[in-house]
Amino acid sequence: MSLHATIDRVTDRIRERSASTRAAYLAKIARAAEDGPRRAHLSCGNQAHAYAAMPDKADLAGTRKPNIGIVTAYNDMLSAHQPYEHYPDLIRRAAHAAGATAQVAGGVPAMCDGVTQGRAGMELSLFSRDVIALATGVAMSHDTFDAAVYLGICDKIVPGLIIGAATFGHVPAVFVPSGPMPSGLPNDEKAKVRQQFAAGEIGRDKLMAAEMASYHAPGTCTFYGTANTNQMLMEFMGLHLPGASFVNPGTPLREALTFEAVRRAAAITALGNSYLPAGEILDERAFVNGIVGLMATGGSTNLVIHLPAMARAAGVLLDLQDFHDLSETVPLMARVYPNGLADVNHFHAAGGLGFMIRELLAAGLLHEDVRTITGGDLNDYAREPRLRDGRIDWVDGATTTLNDKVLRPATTPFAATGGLAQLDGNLGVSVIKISAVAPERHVIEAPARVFSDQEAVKTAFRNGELNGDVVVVVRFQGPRANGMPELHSLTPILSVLQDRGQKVALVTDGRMSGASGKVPAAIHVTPEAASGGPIARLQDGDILRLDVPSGRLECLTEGFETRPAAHFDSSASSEGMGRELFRAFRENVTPASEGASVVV
Ligand SMILES: O=C(O)[C@H](O)[C@@H](O)[C@H](O)[C@H](O)COP(=O)(O)O
Ligand code: SF4
Repeated sequence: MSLHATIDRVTDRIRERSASTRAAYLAKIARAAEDGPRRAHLSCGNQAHAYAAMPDKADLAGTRKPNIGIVTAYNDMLSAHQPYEHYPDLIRRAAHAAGATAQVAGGVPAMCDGVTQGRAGMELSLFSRDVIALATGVAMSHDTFDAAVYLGICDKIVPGLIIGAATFGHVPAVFVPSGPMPSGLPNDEKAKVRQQFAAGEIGRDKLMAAEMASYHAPGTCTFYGTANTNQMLMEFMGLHLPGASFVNPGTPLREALTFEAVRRAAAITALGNSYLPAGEILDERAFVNGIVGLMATGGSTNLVIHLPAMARAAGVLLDLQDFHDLSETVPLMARVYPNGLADVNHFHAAGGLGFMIRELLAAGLLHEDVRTITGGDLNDYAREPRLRDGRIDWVDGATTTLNDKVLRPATTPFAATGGLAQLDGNLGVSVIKISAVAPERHVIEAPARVFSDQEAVKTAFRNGELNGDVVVVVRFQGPRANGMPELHSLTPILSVLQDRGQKVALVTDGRMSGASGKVPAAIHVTPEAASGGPIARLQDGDILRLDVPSGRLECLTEGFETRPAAHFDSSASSEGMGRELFRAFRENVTPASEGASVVV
């Protein structure tokens, strides 16, 4: 099938916009790529230090076997990353079986946004992505690696690791997932219990029981939030093995996939005949394919911030118009919570990413001729792994959906356009995730209630002040103000108001979680209030109109622009819980629309 005209046009536009930065990037990684093994370029002293603790130092001191660096985001705080605890031993065994060696190059931090949600720690969350990129640089700077395997899944971790892997783009990279936890209490039932608690209808004991039944085992949380959107990206961009993302932890197939990922990493180093540096996979076509997957699955709005930063690390320049144009063209094919009732285990069972990639390739909505870690092109990702006698067989994935309430063909989708829309207007540019919002709520016009922090919203709700139709504005939540936290903990109370029949919307220069859903929210408003954006001039009672079909977010109250901007009291966000360490980040971060970064 020939490539859809819009996919072609957007890709050409990105290629043209990125011509000089991409050329400079490719020249940089070409200079960095020398005949391997990389460790042979180190002095004897450097090498002796690198091998001192290793049992296979003779192999390392040799010059034949590729050495694989492991960059791991293991910790016990993220259920998704806890399974990584023993991966290094498994990877070393797999490397030896593949005629290679492996060393843990370094660890990177990982924040669980579910633990910090609604708390001060969430103000470090977005910045932690760049800390992960920096830590990846520290790990890879040992320069003894002919390939790297990256162990990371959740929200900021894959984006941070990609920025790091792209920066070391001369080194082949394979991303290795750990898989989703088995399904527990359905996500919509969890959300219902939260609303009952917010409305004072049940006690904390019932809430705790529901939460523990929902998040109950090692593995990624099963809603389609940022973590699972990242997993989708890694297949659409060719950095995972096909069909690897949603295989549960602790299963024989999971272990076999990790072994195979290591075998592939050993096979694509500069020591062999199939050298495949990460920087050559991470081109404009891979990023367009990733955005297509984001739209087709109704993925997390956080990737509208992360993908520009990830791409920039590889010399590829994305802008919001690219997301908008692709969203207008790509159909919504999946309904996974918060966009529906199913979770990622149900999605995978219905045909999952292999079915989607097959369908989107057939519709000309994906670049087929891309480079991937399989050594083949994107057609490999319409196949999936089966374990037979301890070996992986790659078989054709589902050619029809096994559950059309969860997954549909590109020709008969849930919606003709993707899950995300861009809004323009006299408050600036913003993003809204429409895949989770009922169509009758795509236009909201109501008086504003203006807040400068999320706790004040919760207090106003508890005091019964949020009556009638209301647009809740929460400003001074942008990256320069307080690190751009997710305001997901407002979801239960805004949902209570909406379920009471009030017209409700949220407008913020902050973010929402990928798990946020049914209340219309115009987020990432840029310019942010702390940079003097118009949102800083809003007052209670101003009439705001959020209008998705027309792509507009407007303040309809005359003359608001001439008011003085509200004062931002930064004291609350400048210290405590480590925030004092991130002042330089707040002072130097780029706008959300450019990736909200201090490193790219
Ligand atoms: O972007 C995301 O997907 C979220 O940050 C997610 O990773 C976060 O952990 C949610 O807060 C979990 O959902 P609950 O907070 O509703 O459990
Ligand atoms: S998906 Fe979110 S809540 Fe679940 S482990 Fe990852 S960061 Fe934590």
